[in-house]
Amino acid sequence: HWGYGEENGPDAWHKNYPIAHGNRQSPIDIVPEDTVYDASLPPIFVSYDHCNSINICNNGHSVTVEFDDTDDKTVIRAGPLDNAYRLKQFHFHWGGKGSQGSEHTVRGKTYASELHLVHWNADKYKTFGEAAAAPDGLAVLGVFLEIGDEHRGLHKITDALYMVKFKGRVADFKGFNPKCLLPNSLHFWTYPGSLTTPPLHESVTWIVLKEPIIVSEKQMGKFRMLLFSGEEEESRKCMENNFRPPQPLKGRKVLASFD
Ligand SMILES: COc1cc(C[n+]2ccc3cc(OS(N)(=O)=O)ccc3c2)cc(OC)c1OC
Ligand SMILES: [Zn+2]
Repeated sequence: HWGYGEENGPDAWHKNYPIAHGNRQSPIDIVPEDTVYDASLPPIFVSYDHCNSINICNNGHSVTVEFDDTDDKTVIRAGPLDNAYRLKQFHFHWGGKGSQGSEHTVRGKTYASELHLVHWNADKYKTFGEAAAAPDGLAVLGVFLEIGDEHRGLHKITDALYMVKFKGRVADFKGFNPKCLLPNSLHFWTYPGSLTTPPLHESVTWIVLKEPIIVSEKQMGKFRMLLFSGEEEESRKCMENNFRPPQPLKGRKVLASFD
């Protein structure tokens, strides 16, 4: 099964998922001076007010918080999007001790972690799975996490991680609103890309926020107490470095919402 180890890591994914060598793979290295400022790009509109998280889960690759996506309560719209995209889940990618960890990089700079808020085009498709296979099916909002002071909003998440230490664990996690995880500025870069884990579908409109949020090393350390492995497995591997490195741009244009 795919993972982030020597044998089953990102360089091996193409064997079972040949699209890994496709023309719109993610993540990418964002080079600000090569991006195109598009003054006609409206700001993104995040309406997470009637937000209701359901549970928190360790799926063996990351820790995800799932949402009830049965109606248009929690959506993002505008920006590069032609429809309202419904929040399905969010999750994180992070590194080992204070090193790399983000998936997207900015002129080669890596951040300690990257938050992905995964949304699907419920105006055009009936289910997440159907949307995940369509070129305009998904929109993922990426937020960089930088080490500094502790982040008050992140506490609720890091305090719940002990409940999902092992792969396959799910725990109730109601009433969390991810709006508190967004930075002050919604200035973004956007480009056509893919899921960054198998099945690597090329169905994602990426919206990467320029401004990182600041979290403490102590908070990041709690993510590293999670395990890739299940409770019954004898090999206990800390969940860390669960990021895919940048992929070839292959002629894609990256638009900037700010000058
Ligand atoms: C709920 O149904 C699905 C869940 C999932 C779970 N899933 C798998 C991989 C993912 C990779 C993601 O990549 S990322 N890191 O770019 O955000 C985001 C959400 C994901 C969600 C995948 C599916 O098909 C692709 C599903 O439809 C059958
Ligand atoms: Zn992700």
